[in-house]
Amino acid sequence: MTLTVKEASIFDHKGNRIMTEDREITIIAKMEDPKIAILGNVISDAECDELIRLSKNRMNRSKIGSRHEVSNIRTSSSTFLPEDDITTRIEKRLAHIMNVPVEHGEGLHILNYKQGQEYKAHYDYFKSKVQAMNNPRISTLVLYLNDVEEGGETYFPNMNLSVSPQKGMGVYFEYFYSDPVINERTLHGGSPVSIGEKWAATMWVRRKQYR
Ligand SMILES: O=C(O)CCC(=O)C(=O)O
Ligand SMILES: [Fe+2]
Repeated sequence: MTLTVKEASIFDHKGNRIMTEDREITIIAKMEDPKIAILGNVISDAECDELIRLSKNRMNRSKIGSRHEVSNIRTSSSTFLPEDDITTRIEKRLAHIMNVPVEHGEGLHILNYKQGQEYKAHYDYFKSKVQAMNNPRISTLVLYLNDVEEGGETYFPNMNLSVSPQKGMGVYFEYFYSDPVINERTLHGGSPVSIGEKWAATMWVRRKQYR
């Protein structure tokens, strides 16, 4: 008999719903190894619009890696939003969904992809041993702030999975498995937007306090 030991997950929700302090989130789909969950009703239309409005004049060409380089891997523009009422409220809600203290989150990172822009397949966890040892990233929640006419899916090439952006929905995944092969399945990207534009917000979470 083979014994399969289930690895720990921090996404600890049963049933179809997650009740947070101020909103009821729906679990639309879920898979294991790695844990990936598609979530509905994460934020309201008004919150989406407000996050976009707050970001519009702050967007800069996205960078990658610890040396913050401009690269064709990631052609979007982005910004980290400062703390205010709305970001604090949403970060608190996301921390509840992700089952981590809010101080472990890196803050709301807003992304904008114009037509043709993309984020090629990548891992969210750190490659550098030092960073990975000190305070690794363990999970991600990508929120969609608008409906994209065509393209802009979040895709997981090793899982043959692709999530279409829809305003207010999100995709959660985690990657602190002891088996590196499972972590590598979280390879993902944002496919090029073919018609329209895409607004998204990413929350990356660390193992230990970050802020
Ligand atoms: O835009 C997307 O769908 C994915 C974004 C992403 O992978 C990230 O922000 O780390
Ligand atoms: Fe990512």
